[in-house]
Amino acid sequence: MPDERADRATTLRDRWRDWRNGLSINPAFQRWAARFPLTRPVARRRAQALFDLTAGFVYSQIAYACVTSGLLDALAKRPHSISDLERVVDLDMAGTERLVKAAVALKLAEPAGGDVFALGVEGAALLGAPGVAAMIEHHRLLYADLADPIGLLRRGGGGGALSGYWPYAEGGEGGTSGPYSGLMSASQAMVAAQVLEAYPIRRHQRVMDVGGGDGTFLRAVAGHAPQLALALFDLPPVAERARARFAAEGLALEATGGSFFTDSLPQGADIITLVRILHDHDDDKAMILLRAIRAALEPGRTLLIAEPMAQVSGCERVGDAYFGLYLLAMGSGRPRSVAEIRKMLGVAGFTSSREVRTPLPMIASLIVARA
Ligand SMILES: CC(C)=CCC/C(C)=C/CC/C(C)=C/C=C/C(C)=C/C=C/C=C(C)/C=C/C=C(C)/C=C/C=C(C)/C=C/CC(C)(C)O
Ligand SMILES: C[S@@+](CC[C@H](N)C(=O)[O-])C[C@H]1O[C@@H](n2cnc3c(N)ncnc32)[C@H](O)[C@@H]1O
Repeated sequence: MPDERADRATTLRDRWRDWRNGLSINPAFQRWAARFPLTRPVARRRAQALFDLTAGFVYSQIAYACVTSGLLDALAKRPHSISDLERVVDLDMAGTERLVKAAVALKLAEPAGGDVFALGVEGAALLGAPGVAAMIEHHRLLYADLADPIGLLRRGGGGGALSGYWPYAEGGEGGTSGPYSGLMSASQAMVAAQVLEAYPIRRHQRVMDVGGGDGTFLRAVAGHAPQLALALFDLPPVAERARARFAAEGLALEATGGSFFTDSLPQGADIITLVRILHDHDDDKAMILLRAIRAALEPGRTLLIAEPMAQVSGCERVGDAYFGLYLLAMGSGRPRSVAEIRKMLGVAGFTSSREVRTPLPMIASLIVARA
């Protein structure tokens, strides 16, 4: 009986999709819907959405130009005239005007009377969201790799500019960790805010952040729950950077250098955090990592996974579109759904797991598991 109902639902869904697509693909219907008053708003919305999909790269490059030329930083200080802005962005008047008009169209800037321009609402949000400007800057590597998306998909990813930026992604543990650690640190505040608002980390005694980078997440934890003992595990040069940074600031940190694929993780934490780590790795390696964490936790202790996940309602583009292609270009990993990660946790020996809702799942979703 349930099978029959499922079949009927599938048939109805198929018929609805065929009908909807049959209309959408028909130029005569498109023209009619744009004229007819009741369908006009839908037609305009759909046309604009499709235009944005078509033009997304252009918008991103305008944002890139606004960030890297210093335009947004200058407007954040005060409104400027075009002739002031020529000096800031180092372009002639025609180039400056064209850039400023594009920025206005995207609400990164806005007119403030005469030839004076101020920061726009999107420009303010961009500057207020930590690390977004740095993300925009490093996208030049991603876009270089995505110049031939089919070629990238065909060769299985990696081997380009982005994989050089993330040397661990293709098996290397050498390479330069400074630039990626800086980017991760710059964008960490948004992620830490999701974790600390959603999960009461105060109830723990000792937290170990695995793949903790230069310790920016742990500094946020320390600000939120100063009584917690802090430990960090990362590749040796990265762990060393965290150790030096905490020592310089007089903060206590037990930093261990090693690889979570080949070394066992230090014991003793009652919560291990894995922030923007699991999605970096292909399934076989992700399972090795989860098993290593399970081995480092006593029964009943906690693992907290925080990263942008796939198939999150309202954020589907962030998961399978953005991070799907980003991680392909990087050369390893994939975004996973909550259900997929929970299944992997069960296989790795965790006794239970649950999703914890965060304020902005496009930045990070959260899964809490018990060893
Ligand atoms: C009264 C009136 C009229 C107005 C009042 C004003 C008002 C209410 C304004 C609203 C202001 C507001 C609350 C704005 C909020 C804006 C926010 C929260 C914006 C957040 C934006 C976040 C963005 C764009 C995040 C982008 C993140 C990216 C691109 C992350 C990339 C991450 C990567 C590449 C990670 C790599 C790590 C790896 C390798 C995958 O492990
Ligand atoms: C995407 S970054 C995330 C850093 C930090 N958790 C954050 O959210 O800002 C991934 C981190 O994993 C570390 N990592 C990569 N491979 C590793 C390995 N085999 N063993 C230990 N750490 C590793 C990197 O050095 C880097 O700090």
